[in-house]
Amino acid sequence: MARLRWMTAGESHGPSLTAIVEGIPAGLPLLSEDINHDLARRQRGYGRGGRMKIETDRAELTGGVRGGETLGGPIALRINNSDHANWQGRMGPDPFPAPPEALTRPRPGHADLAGGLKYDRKDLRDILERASARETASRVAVGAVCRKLLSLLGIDIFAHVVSIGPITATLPDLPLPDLRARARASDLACVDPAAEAAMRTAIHEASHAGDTLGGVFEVIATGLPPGLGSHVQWDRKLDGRLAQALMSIHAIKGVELGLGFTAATLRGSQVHDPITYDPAHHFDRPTNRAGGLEGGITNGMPLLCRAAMKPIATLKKALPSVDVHTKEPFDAAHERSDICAVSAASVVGEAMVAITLADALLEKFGGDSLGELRRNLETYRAQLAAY
Ligand SMILES: Cc1cc2nc3c(=O)[nH]c(=O)nc-3n(C[C@H](O)[C@H](O)[C@H](O)COP(=O)(O)O)c2cc1C
Ligand SMILES: C=C(O[C@@H]1CC(C(=O)O)=C[C@@H](OP(=O)(O)O)[C@H]1O)C(=O)O
Repeated sequence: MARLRWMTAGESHGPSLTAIVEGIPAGLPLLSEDINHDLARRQRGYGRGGRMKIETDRAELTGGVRGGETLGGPIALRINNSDHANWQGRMGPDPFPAPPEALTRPRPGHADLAGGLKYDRKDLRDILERASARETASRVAVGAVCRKLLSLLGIDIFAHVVSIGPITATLPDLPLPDLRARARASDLACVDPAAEAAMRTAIHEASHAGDTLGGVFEVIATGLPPGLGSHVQWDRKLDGRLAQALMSIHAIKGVELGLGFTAATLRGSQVHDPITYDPAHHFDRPTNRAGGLEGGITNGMPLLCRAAMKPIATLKKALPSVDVHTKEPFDAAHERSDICAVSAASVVGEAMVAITLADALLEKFGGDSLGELRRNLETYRAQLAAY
């Protein structure tokens, strides 16, 4: 049973984005700065389009927080769309003074045509406004609240970009804090400087060719107790919940946990993690090929999730498409667009993992206040130590 409920609303060029999250215990210290830091990281990345120069995303907490601490009720927040000022007469809830020009040329790979058919909208802007990944700013804000809760319980999450197009980074053998510092210092959230340089070149070349690029990012979570999620019912399995959370991010087309697809190419002895025991470290694993999950339950090892993002759908050198009004072939409409947004998506991935883990943690340990949650977790840790 999900303990955390959350929802977002708002269009890409509407006045603002809104998010509500319910289930965060009372007494969590929370400032809008805790959220703004992650919002700024989501805006970074070589290959992003002109929109990111217009926006400076900041969260305004409008409910559920008093004097810098959560109250236990729903937390509401708002993020302004600065670009809305440039869309007067074309966006917003009130009737328009004059009908705006309809967008009738669907872009292959975006939600335009599928959404237009489903919702019976002839101006495809009615679809793309909500389909836009602008919505991921709200997710990152909700994720930042969850991340704050998790961090106070010793759980840490970070993401890095593994590949852009054909360029793959090598993960240096460094402790996690050093990897995080490298990812944070990199404009592409990449921990391998040589690969990052090649990624920039690949993005630059794709842009010049009127094309776009995707890639893969990895999210790592440490400090998780064993026992989050459950094997007993399909919708309680944490692997399934993480996959859904990551797959729901715009343009994500594949999710791997641990070895993922590679596991299918190897023998069992090369895939499964031996179990060891010593009184000091208790149960341990010399390897973590399962990525911290067995049976849909965390096993105490770091969680390793990867997500594959397809190339951006809006191409300068547009693919063939058909005008939904005239039914004539047209080159798909090109508006301003990102060329590559994998590093931004990696920040969204962190948020989705944080939300899923906070939900699983609250489900297991409950608690209406941070103190109660903490006590419940400590009691459980004592139970594990005595096992
Ligand atoms: C951070 C981020 C930025 C994105 N920027 C763009 C963009 O500028 N142009 C575009 O066509 N698609 C962009 N996308 C992808 C589209 O939102 C996505 O392809 C579209 O909503 C259709 O959904 P689907 O690809 O999951 O089927 C972006 C995705 C993410 C995660
Ligand atoms: C606005 C954001 O991303 C947008 C996602 C997006 C899409 O089609 O998904 C299209 C672009 O929007 P615009 O047409 O306004 O340039 C991106 O900029 C954002 O990430 O905050």
